[in-house]
Amino acid sequence: MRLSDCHNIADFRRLAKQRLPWPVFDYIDGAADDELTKSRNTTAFDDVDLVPDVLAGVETIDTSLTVMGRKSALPLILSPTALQRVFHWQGERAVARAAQKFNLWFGISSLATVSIEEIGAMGDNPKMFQLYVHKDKGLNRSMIERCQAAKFDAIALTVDTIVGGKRERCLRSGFSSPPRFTPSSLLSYALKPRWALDYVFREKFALPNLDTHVSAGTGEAMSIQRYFTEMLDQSLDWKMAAQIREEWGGTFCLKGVMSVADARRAVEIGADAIMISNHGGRQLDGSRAPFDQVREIADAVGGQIEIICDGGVRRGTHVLKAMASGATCASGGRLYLYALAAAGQPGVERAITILKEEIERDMKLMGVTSVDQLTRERLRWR
Ligand SMILES: Cc1cc2nc3c(=O)[nH]c(=O)nc-3n(C[C@H](O)[C@H](O)[C@H](O)COP(=O)(O)O)c2cc1C
Repeated sequence: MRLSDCHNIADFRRLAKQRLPWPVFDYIDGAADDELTKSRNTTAFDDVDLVPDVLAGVETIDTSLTVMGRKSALPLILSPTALQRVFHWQGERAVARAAQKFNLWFGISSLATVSIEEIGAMGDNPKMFQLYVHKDKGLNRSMIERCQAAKFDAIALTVDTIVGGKRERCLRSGFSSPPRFTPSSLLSYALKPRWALDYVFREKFALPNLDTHVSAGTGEAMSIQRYFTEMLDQSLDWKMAAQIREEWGGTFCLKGVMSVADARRAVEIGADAIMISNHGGRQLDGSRAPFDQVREIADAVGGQIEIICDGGVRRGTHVLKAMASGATCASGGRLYLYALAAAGQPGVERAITILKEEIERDMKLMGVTSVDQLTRERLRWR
């Protein structure tokens, strides 16, 4: 299978599986416990049907919109994800360049393998920094100050990762960062020589110490396992979220809100946006799908805050369904991560092109010429 054989996100997943050592693939693809939530995040879209209008004159359509004060060419955000240079040596640079090319929001993780400053200096497409809250307040402050200096457009505070989820595939396949060399993991790397050679010769084994942000702030090398168990601040509450918003002073998004009550609180503390998200099913298994929660949250706070439906998106129709339900736009991680892992920047660009073409084609087939015409009258729940 090659890049030219990829015609949808599921194809990129297959190619990534073919090219990655299994511990690395399982880190991307895996989720918490029985992975029920991960699978529901996508199948939730199947419970709703689109009702098209015809004869609508769709020769020219406009897929663009304004999200969190910045223009985006598509109603799709590239959600922040950790450790991208482990998946492909081009890592965040490839995803950021692709986002720049298509003029999309790019989210960089607290656990990125490229610096805030480097991403900040790349292009003028909108960029958000995803913040985890650490016990070390100095580290939080330094990340916020670096984002201010690098002129990031928004901070997304992740609130669903108060403890790490139990990702059983990772426990079984032994994913760790930096990699631990066991007979089984060595075999998995040896069986994927292209990945292994890139990792050894291009990365020189040097990357995954969280050295870009976390260790730069603490002066201490850190494994991802230790990071989740020792560094995150479990006392994080609404008061602290409000303080972080104040400290940042710019566009502020809460990532991981799932309930109406929390969406209302997000409005109260002055957040500009929420990402309805369960972290791609990687945290609380059994959590509802983001798409299932869009309607009630939009009914409660729509118009007061922007609502991003994050997770499970694999098709253009998923984006349209999320928007017609009441979301401002959609976002996702694996939709570009499989492509990054499979083929670097050309992979990410092809994945975005496929989703862009699906969104455009499906809007035309729905008889809508702009995204604000996507309303609930266009949907029927089964
Ligand atoms: C491999 C991987 C790493 C992730 N790392 C982070 C992270 O560092 N911070 C964060 O807030 N979310 C992280 N996420 C969650 C994504 O931002 C997003 O919420 C999730 O991918 C949405 O689900 P989807 O993959 O089905 O689109 C990660 C997701 C994946 C798959």
